[in-house]
Amino acid sequence: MRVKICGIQSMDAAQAAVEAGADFIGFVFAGSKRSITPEAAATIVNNLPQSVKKVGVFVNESIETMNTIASLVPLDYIQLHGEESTTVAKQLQRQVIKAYPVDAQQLSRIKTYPCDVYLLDGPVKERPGGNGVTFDWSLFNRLSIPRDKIMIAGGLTPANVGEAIRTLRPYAVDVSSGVETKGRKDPEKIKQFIANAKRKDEFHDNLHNA
Ligand SMILES: O=C(O)c1ccccc1N[C@@H]1O[C@H](COP(=O)(O)O)[C@@H](O)[C@H]1O
Repeated sequence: MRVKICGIQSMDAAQAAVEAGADFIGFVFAGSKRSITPEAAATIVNNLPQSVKKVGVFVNESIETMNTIASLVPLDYIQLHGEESTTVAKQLQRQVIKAYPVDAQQLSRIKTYPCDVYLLDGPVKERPGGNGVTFDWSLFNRLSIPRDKIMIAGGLTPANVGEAIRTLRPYAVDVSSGVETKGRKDPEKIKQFIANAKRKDEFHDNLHNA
């Protein structure tokens, strides 16, 4: 199972995630208590292995700004967490993760999009993302997007990530607030989250041996 740890703001948090086995590290370049400057993100990225994919999170940002920051940091993926059109996605110079809030009333908004990964997040609250709110997992089966490209987010924690994986069988899982203590990334929670997500349990063994 691939894991993304999002909202990284310090070298310590990035290193804790990498040492615990994170596959993706996310930086928020949008109005948020977790936002980071492109320069600070670049300093962190400079000290990380290339094998860990770097993701920039944007909300309704201009194409030019996203491509500029992607080159500067540099980023592997651009995560679109607003209402970006397909035209925007097609002009980005990186792989694209498109985030959708999963809401029973607006399921039809989640449709085929020119992206490499679909990120299913909790419903929008006061912020477009990073609210620590799970979506109704039972809605998952009503979606007609490619299963092998789905990353699950929204209110995941070390305690519920195993159940999310067994229930939804996604390509990857993503977390921000669930690995924080008092608003800061917590190395112990990061370690627990990744261990639980990657644990070879009965479900994974059965899947592997099928
Ligand atoms: O984390 C933020 O502050 C944020 C701000 C703007 C857009 C997205 C943001 N975070 C993303 O939200 C999801 C879920 O986070 P959580 O685990 O429920 O806290 C995750 O993809 C973050 O990348």
